[in-house]
Amino acid sequence: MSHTFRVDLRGIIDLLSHHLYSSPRVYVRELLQNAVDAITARRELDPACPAGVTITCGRTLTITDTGVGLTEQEVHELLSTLGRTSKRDELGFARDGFLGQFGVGMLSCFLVASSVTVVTRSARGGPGVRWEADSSGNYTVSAVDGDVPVGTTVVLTASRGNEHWLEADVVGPLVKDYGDLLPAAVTLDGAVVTRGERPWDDEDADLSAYCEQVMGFTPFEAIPIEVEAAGLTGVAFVLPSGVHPGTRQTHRVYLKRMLVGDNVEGLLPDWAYFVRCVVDASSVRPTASRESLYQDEMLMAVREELGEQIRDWLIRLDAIEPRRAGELLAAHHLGIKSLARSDDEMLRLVERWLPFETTDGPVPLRQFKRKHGAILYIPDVDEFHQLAPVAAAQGLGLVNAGYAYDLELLNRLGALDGPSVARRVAPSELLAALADPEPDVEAALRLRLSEGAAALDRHDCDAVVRDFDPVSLPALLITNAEQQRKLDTEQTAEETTDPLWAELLGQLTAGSSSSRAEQLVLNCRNPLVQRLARLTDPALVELTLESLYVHAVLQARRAMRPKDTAALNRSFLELLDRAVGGK
Ligand SMILES: Nc1ncnc2c1ncn2[C@@H]1O[C@H](COP(=O)(O)OP(=O)(O)OP(=O)(O)O)[C@@H](O)[C@H]1O
Repeated sequence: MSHTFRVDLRGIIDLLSHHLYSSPRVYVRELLQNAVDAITARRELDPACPAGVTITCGRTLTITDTGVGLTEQEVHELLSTLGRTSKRDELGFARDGFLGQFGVGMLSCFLVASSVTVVTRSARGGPGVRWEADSSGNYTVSAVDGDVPVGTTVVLTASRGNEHWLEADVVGPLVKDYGDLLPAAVTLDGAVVTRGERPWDDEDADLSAYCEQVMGFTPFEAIPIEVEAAGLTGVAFVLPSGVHPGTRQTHRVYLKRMLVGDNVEGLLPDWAYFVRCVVDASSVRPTASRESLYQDEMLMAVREELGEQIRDWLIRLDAIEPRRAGELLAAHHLGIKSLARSDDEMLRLVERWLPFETTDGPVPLRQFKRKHGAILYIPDVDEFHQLAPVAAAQGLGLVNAGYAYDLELLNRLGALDGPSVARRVAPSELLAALADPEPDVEAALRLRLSEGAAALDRHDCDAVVRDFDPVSLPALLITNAEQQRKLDTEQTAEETTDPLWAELLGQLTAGSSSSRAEQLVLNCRNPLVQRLARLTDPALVELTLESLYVHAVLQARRAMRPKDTAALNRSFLELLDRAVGGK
């Protein structure tokens, strides 16, 4: 014996309201959608038919359309059967030009209404029909006496506690939001509230003002965008000032001119976090709630294509209005830097316009290169800040490559233009920029250095004597990155128990010079260092050298290792002890 499923309408309404839709307000969208679809269907029969949707609010909400209407049989078949729709073809595919497709939209009326009445007359002929339904799933159908115009009127009576959803001050903004671009004029309580066309279709439209209206900011630029495969057109609005790259990048998306949402994500590549789009598409897929988009292949293709279009615009802007391109880069440098990591044209733009922190202050790399011949950089912010004043005083130009993406960009520049154009500064270059000391001071210091050698040996550090500004700085710590790497490898080789691996590491470190991982550069101009040269107590020499070393580590803001902390404690307490007359 066969049976037919029965449906508990209340259960389904509960499912929709609590698990599918984010808010009952979607009922407005579904009613508008049905009205516009009905007009589209009537146009197929009569292209010159009237196209209007009229809403009145109050204790009940009434929405009337001049659409195709329904016959009595269609009322049973389409309105009263869950999942039945006139908007799919015989094969079950969504019909082009129609917004609805699932046959459940009407149900959303019960999110706010206790009863729904439909009065309709079909454009295909027949008398007017009245359908009255309540939220428990009962409905009646009756003929309407008298003259009923072709089209449909839906009347909602609010359920208890939902009266506000039918009031004009709630419905008005919702109609404007969802239906602004719909191709039929929507009138609410006597006034047309929708614009009826996409602003970007009108060449003379003031898109800046439109952006201000719907997005709440005046854009730096409004870029027309289009992806044919997705039937997508729209505008990309560039934010006027910097936003945090982690800010959620959301867009206003319409699907067949009905709003999907103003918080839709995933339309642009991550680097374009400073752009907000308003688009209308016909072939991207909404999720079941119609409040966001499926992250499918089509959306990925759209994202890539829109990214290309924004990037091309930027390159064009640089060619036509270079100053504006500079302003834009300054405002949104992180996104553009991130793009430049894999895009050479963008890299050139960055090179030309983006100020980097340098010993000459903030200047673009190209300008820096023109002055210094090469871009010598330091890939660590703290190390740069320690060395910059010294380098600047000796006329050596350095670039801080310690911020996000900088190192990658400079490496890429080095790979494109050659290492002589952009490379990490070598310790020897830094030392070469510092003047040689007076021979007699140097000789005296050398003596002290040999007396106190143990202090620096403990830290695997060499001492060098130079003469440099600023005078107030007694010593400078230079890290030999390559040597540091070799030492790490050697240590791993010592610790490894795998002979094959140890041999391989041994080969890697073979032939390395004996120089150490760090160099302490003593400044002969500094009065403390000059007094060190005259010390006669070897224990005090050792203590002073270790103290200078720890001070230089702190100055460089290099991470403290356990033996550095131990040295800091030891030298501090010993100096204190001497200061209070212990020795
Ligand atoms: N205003 C109207 N004029 C004419 N027919 C209508 C109207 N409203 C609803 N219908 C008919 O009722 C059917 C069911 O409507 P419903 O809103 O439940 O689903 P849908 O619009 O087909 O799809 P979706 O669930 O995606 O909204 C529609 O397919 C349409 O044939």
